[in-house]
Amino acid sequence: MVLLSRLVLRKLPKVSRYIAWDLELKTVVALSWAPSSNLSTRNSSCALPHIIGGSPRVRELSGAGLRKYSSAAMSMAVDDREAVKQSITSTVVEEPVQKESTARKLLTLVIIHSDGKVLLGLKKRGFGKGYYNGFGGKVEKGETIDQAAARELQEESGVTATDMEKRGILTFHFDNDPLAWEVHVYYATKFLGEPCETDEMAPTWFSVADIPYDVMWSDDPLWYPLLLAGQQFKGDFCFTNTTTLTSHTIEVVSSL
Ligand SMILES: Nc1[nH]c(=O)nc2c1ncn2[C@H]1C[C@H](O)[C@@H](COP(=O)(O)OP(=O)(O)OP(=O)(O)O)O1
Repeated sequence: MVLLSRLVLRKLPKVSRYIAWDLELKTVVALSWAPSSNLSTRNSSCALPHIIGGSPRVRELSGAGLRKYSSAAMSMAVDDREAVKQSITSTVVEEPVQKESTARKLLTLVIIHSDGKVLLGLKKRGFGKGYYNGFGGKVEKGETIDQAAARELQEESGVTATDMEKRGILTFHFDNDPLAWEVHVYYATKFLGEPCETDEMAPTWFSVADIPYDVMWSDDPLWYPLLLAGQQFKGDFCFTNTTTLTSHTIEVVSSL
């Protein structure tokens, strides 16, 4: 059984059929995927299911509303092979949300916006090499997401933000990684220290009109304008060949 923040999912013995207890909608949902959507393949986290049973509210779901089921099914196919042997008749129990971290990776991203300019770093090595991006990385064991954001910013740029606040949560699905990446996006306007080049990043200031979207992740033009306009947002992005954006959803939210 896989537990995401709002979803408990159990695979039926029959291939490509799942039963979910949706903690958000508080109802049971029965799902199936089209024969071509093989959930054991790398790219399948973006395949949307068909609702084959559930309340009227569930039957109205489409697009982003269905994507959470795809992600959960993909996570289960990889992480919880034993569960697929169990039958639907087992009791589904709500478990603590902390279990979510086993189904996805947690990362941070900090963007500093000061005096009409945005501080971005050219990634010199590792994932996203050659792209300009905010500063961030993986949340380490024993630290909170806020602490990880502050640490990564300091390590990669040499500065400490003093008014950092979370503005977005982005979920990325890469075809070469069975786990979704949950990236917590922070925004700051004040900081201590001077940006300096590190082994990993070369910081540069860009005016908002000159943000170099052509050498950035292709999801960035879709949400940077929301960030810079002071909005909070959630997004979901699917990539193939690591960097080609194939589908996405994004929404402005009132709280994260
Ligand atoms: N599609 C995407 N768009 C974007 O704007 N930022 C992305 C992104 N996919 C990943 N990121 C960010 C999240 C995170 O800040 C960074 C990736 O983190 P890293 O792999 O550099 O992590 P670490 O610094 O922990 O790595 P190591 O130093 O190799 O341990 O790229």
